[in-house]
Amino acid sequence: MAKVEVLCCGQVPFRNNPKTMMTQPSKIPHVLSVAGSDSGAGAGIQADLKACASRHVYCSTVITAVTAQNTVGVQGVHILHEHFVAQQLNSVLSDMHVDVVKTGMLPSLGIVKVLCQNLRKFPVKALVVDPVMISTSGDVLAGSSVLAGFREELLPMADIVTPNLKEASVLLGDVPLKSVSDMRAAAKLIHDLGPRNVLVKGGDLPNSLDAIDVFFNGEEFYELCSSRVNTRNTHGTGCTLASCIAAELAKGSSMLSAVKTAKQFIKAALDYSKDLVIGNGAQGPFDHFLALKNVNQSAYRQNRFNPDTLLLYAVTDSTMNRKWGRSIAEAVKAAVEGGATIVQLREKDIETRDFLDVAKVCLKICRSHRVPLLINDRIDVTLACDADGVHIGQSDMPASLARTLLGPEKIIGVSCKTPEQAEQAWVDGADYIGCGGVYPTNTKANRTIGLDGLKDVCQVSKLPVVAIGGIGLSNARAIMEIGVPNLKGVAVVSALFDRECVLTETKNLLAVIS
Ligand SMILES: Cc1ncc(COP(=O)(O)OP(=O)(O)O)c(N)n1
Ligand SMILES: Cc1ncsc1CCOP(=O)(O)O
Repeated sequence: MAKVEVLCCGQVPFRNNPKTMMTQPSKIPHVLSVAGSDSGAGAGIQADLKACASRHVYCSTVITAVTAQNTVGVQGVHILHEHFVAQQLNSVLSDMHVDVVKTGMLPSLGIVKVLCQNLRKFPVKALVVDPVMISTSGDVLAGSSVLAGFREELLPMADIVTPNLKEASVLLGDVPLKSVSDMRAAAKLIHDLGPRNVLVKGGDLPNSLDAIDVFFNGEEFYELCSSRVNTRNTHGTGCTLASCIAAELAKGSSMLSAVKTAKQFIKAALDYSKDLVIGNGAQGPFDHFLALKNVNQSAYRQNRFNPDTLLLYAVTDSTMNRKWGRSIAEAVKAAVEGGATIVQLREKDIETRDFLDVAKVCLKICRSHRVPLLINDRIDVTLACDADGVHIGQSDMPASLARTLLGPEKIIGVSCKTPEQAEQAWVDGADYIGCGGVYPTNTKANRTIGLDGLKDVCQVSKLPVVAIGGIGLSNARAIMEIGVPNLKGVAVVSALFDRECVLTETKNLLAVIS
């Protein structure tokens, strides 16, 4: 198929426009959503806000109706007066620089008309029309009088219109749409009504394993396929898709690439959210930020980091475990069963893919014992497997940057030898300090600081401290008894993993320090 690049309204994208960049260096892409409120927050204005936020685009809102709605259906609709909709439009458009307007529920002809008037008065880069007429639960959200307004005024102004099968059928006077070739014919007929581009969404197409959408730009057809996600959580996909297209256009994408990105985003969000349970009805919302599931899976992480978990910190070493003929996962399992209170995967000679696979397995083991699992050095692996946190050293990524990348929930530990480094770790947003090497060790070439150095760091540190380096059964108690309250435990490698029985060694060490 021939490649098309349609720039919305024929303008140069902001990203590539030096003039815009020079005069408005901090301008952020802006979508105005003109739509109804969904109290269940799966669709409508709420979905639009979340979609734009997750695409890093600012979203202002003009509310056309307030619906009482949940996962069961629509229990009530309160349509706002067109004058008040006009007032909201004027407030936003007269003050803010809006790049793209996206429309959703437009429940009266009067509202369609005031919208078109304002779009003529305040031209924008692109208009995305999601012709919301029937909710996913089957409730009618815009009557037949609105249809005339769509056909005669709004669609001719639109850069893209995104009907699903039912909406496309209604727009064309109830023609049946049962196949991809029907969708192509519908896209062409809707294009004849005036919009520059048409996306007919085939999510409801019967007997289709894939979700096939037909995109038509007036010249060429594109069939955009993605595998169907088997989930009840599809409420709000139409609003989200249209908002996502609007967001990408606001950033400067071409129409086709905005549509493709939006479709990929929906697929990823549906995949991610397929097992979410929100509400008791037939159709649930999905998670635009791809974050809720992790909160559910690791309920204990909802509490902030607990420094007491530093008591017996097991730090892995695959060379040692290989020597004793066991896998990293077997070693971790034995350590947590023996009573390790926190685990760090410290794997220096492993391919990224293998590291990720091992981390996932170890995460399951640790989660089943409610023991946090941290990754040594690798922010990417931490994020990719959603581990509980990372441990970094003085020559790794700065802790402040790690915090920015990992967000507020992940645990960050930083290696420190001096009070100054400890102070900096606190400023940078670390959760604990790994202090050492306290004693000489064969595990790592490392300058030792002794008990005095450990005390110096603990005394100034505002963060909890775990001691590391040359610690084992013979000296662990002495370390725990140095008499500084923020020394919370010992971190050990060889004392657990360079031994025949990890479980027994862990139990014995725990008994000594508890
Ligand atoms: C708990 C804990 N403390 C210190 C270290 C050492 O980390 P780092 O300085 O990054 O050195 P490497 O572990 O990367 O060799 C640690 N891993 N854990
Ligand atoms: C990673 C690290 N950082 C300072 S010392 C050390 C190694 C600790 O290993 P061991 O517990 O075997 O002495």
